[in-house]
Amino acid sequence: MSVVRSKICGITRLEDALAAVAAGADAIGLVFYARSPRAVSVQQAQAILAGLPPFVTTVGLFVDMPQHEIEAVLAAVPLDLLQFHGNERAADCDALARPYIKALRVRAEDDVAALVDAYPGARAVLLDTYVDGVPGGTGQAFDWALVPAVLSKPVILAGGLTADNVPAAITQVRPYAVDVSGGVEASKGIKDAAKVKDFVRAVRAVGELM
Ligand SMILES: O=C(O)c1ccccc1N[C@@H]1O[C@H](COP(=O)(O)O)[C@@H](O)[C@H]1O
Repeated sequence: MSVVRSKICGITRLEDALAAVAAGADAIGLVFYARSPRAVSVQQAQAILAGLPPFVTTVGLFVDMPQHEIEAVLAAVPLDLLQFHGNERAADCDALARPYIKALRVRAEDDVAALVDAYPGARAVLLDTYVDGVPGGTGQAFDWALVPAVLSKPVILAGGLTADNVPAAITQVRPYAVDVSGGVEASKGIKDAAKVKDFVRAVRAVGELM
């Protein structure tokens, strides 16, 4: 048996966060990227965190946000982990002196191992789909065969995952965790509690077989 963790990203409402927790998710993600349809304000984020039970990891997603703006968010919202989803270099990520995940968008021509090695300070890397001009949340899967079997950081697999395809994704990639946003939504920014439940259940079920 192998435990694969789940993160439900793009939460905008406390009720969706609680549905994710009830389903057994390990982490929730809040998007601090104004151009995303899942963006939350500081006030929304505070309300969500205030209503959460303990032992749920809260992750803040940022896309090329200046350091002082991230610091302002962190002063108001006690996030556990940062997720850098833009073109941040390692020095930019390290400058916050907080635990972080670096998202990397995978293309066939990339040396994925070298991309991962460029972020020695990251707690994990999140591998997502490359779509030109879109930093993430595309709802599209990538070719999981592009993920090397051995990488220097724990892998969080993302990109177009759903309850239907996540068993195959986990079986092929054997990630530390999986991350989903669009695949468990009723509409942009609004989660479907049944889809969230099915997703987490599917992740657990395949983990029990490994
Ligand atoms: O969700 C967004 O709108 C978003 C915007 C900018 C960067 C990343 C974003 N989301 C992250 O993208 C991946 C995959 O999402 P999906 O499951 O394919 O919809 C995931 O980590 C989201 O958190």
